[in-house]
Amino acid sequence: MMRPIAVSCGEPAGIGPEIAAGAWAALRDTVPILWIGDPAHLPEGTPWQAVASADQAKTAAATALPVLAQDFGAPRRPGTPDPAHAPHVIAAIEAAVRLVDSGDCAALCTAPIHKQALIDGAGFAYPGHTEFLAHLGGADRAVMMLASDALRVVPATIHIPLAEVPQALSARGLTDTILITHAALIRDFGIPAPRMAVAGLNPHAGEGGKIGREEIEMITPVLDALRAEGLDIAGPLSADTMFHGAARARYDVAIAMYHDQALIPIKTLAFDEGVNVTLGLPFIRTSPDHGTAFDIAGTGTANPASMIAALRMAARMAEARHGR
Ligand SMILES: NC(=O)C1=CN([C@@H]2O[C@H](COP(=O)(O)OP(=O)(O)OC[C@H]3O[C@@H](n4cnc5c(N)ncnc54)[C@H](O)[C@@H]3O)[C@@H](O)[C@H]2O)C=CC1
Ligand SMILES: NCC(=O)COP(=O)(O)O
Repeated sequence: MMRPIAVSCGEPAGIGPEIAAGAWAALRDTVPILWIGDPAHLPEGTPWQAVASADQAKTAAATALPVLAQDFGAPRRPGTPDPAHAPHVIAAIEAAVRLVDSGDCAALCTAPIHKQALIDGAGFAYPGHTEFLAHLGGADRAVMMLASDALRVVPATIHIPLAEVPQALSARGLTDTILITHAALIRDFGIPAPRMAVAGLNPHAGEGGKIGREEIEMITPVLDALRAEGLDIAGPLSADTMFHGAARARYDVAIAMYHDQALIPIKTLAFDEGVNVTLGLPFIRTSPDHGTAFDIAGTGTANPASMIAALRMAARMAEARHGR
């Protein structure tokens, strides 16, 4: 059996512990996982086993959720984050990264964090996992991709205020985002000649400069330069008409200019099975596409499907890269 996937617990007040337990039950015979967190936060009745190493997790996984136990010092209160948990949530991510860095685990899959809870509780200095993992992995730039059978999307800017998007977009940043995405589609998704589609920033991709000039001044020159290097890229396209079925059939990935332009279409089409993948890291990282879902935490109704899809995708990527 393959090496385990390290799973960081995420925000204990959210649905992370529940979807990890659900995913373990669904995948116990196919994808071993090693959950890093406080076992007291797991749903009551979850069969779990403390393990000291990834090797032990491989053998334990068939009968119990293997846990690298951390004492968070306080119980979980579903829906209400405890500031005292915040440093432990961050430490769990760091521990998971050490396990993939060392090669003991094949990949990392993160359960959702609550950004505000980590900022308030621990002064977390990153907008999300993506940037934190880039820091831990020593990557200059990490790229967020949300992937499903229906659609793959990449936002060129991520967690910044909408008003800052035009200034944050740059030729260098967009070029890097496209090149990192292109390389990942070949390496991790088995697409030898990726077809890429790039959205404009403005309505109607700027309408020839009448509704904004970013397309003319920055996006089109970047795409032209990359086409000259042989990349198959369409755009800049009107974002409102590039996500219907016939349009999606023409590309393997859509690059969007900002978070919601990318994530609204995929969460509308594939909320239950969408996977968040970080590209450009020295290790494999996936995550469910959803967040902490405080409104349903502790009710037993959280759907583990996206977590299961994230673990399956991490396993497939690990097999493609390392053969196990
Ligand atoms: N990878 C990560 O760490 C992510 C973290 N977040 C964080 O999550 C927090 C909450 O974000 P929201 O925008 O409220 O999105 P959310 O995804 O947590 O919740 C949106 C709605 O979807 C439902 N939902 C989400 N996952 C579900 C599941 N597995 N089964 C059943 N229903 C589910 C929730 O109950 C809620 O009604 C924020 O702090 C955000 O930053 C959001 C996305 C990803
Ligand atoms: N909206 C996606 C999201 O919040 C995931 O961010 P990250 O924690 O994976 O960087």
